[in-house]
Amino acid sequence: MTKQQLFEQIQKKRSFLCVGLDSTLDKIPKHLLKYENPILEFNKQIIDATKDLCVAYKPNTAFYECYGKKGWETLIETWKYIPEDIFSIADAKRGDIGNTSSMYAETFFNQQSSEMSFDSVTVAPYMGSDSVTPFLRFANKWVILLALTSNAGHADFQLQEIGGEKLFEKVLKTSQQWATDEQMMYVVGATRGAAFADVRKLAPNHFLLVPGVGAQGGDLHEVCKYGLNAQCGLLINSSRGIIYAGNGEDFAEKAREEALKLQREMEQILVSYKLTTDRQDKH
Ligand SMILES: O=C(O)c1cc(=O)[nH]c(=O)n1[C@@H]1O[C@H](COP(=O)(O)O)[C@@H](O)[C@H]1O
Repeated sequence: MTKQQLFEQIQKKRSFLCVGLDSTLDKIPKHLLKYENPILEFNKQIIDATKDLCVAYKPNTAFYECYGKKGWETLIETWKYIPEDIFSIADAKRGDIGNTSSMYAETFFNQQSSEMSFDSVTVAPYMGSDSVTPFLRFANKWVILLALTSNAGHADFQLQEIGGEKLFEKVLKTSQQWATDEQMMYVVGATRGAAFADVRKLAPNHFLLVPGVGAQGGDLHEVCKYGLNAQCGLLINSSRGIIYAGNGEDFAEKAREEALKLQREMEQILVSYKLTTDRQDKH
């Protein structure tokens, strides 16, 4: 999916919501445990209930890898179930020496060998250019590079100054020599608030993947105030806040309600920033 196509989806759906599929056996509703593959059933029902309200899905691979062979199969089947016009993110946070990164890229992008072809993968920048560029060899695929993360430990390295600039600023600057904003996005945590202004000084046109709304307490309006750009430029992720909104037979409806709350807020924001037109037929 191109940047323009992603923006068109945002305008069409009046949403820049990404639903995180961080599904685990101990958190999904008990009545699903009778299914042959409970997590796949859960994911399918969540996708069915939210697909008109979001523009991206982000399974975090940790939640699948932990179940071994069956987990990997669930990841593949979940990817297959994500509608083609919805941006898919393999949240794997990979990055290694070049030949190993190439194999990671094959894993998430080459459907012929791995049975999956996500639109994007999250990558850690720490090992530098040759750990990231192998992911960029695939046409129409995206690298989502960690810049300023949502967790408390972000300060340990990302805020440290080297030669007068913070490490995350260096990541934003240097990585722009590897790829354009048509192939690279950055992760910036929703909990970083006003720091979005600093990010936008260095990366005004890039899309930012923004996790941390919902369970981690990030503020959507604060993020938008500093982070929106002319093509929206934000994918706001919520995982637990949506998928575990309910725990009974009606879990998918509850998930939809939470997604709808966010979509409505996003619609208002898009209209007020003139990124889409107002309309009469509200949900
Ligand atoms: O790359 C990510 O998606 C990510 C980066 C970050 O800085 N913080 C962060 O929470 N994430 C991921 O985003 C999701 C957040 O989940 P919730 O807190 O349940 O909404 C998890 O899959 C995290 O691994």
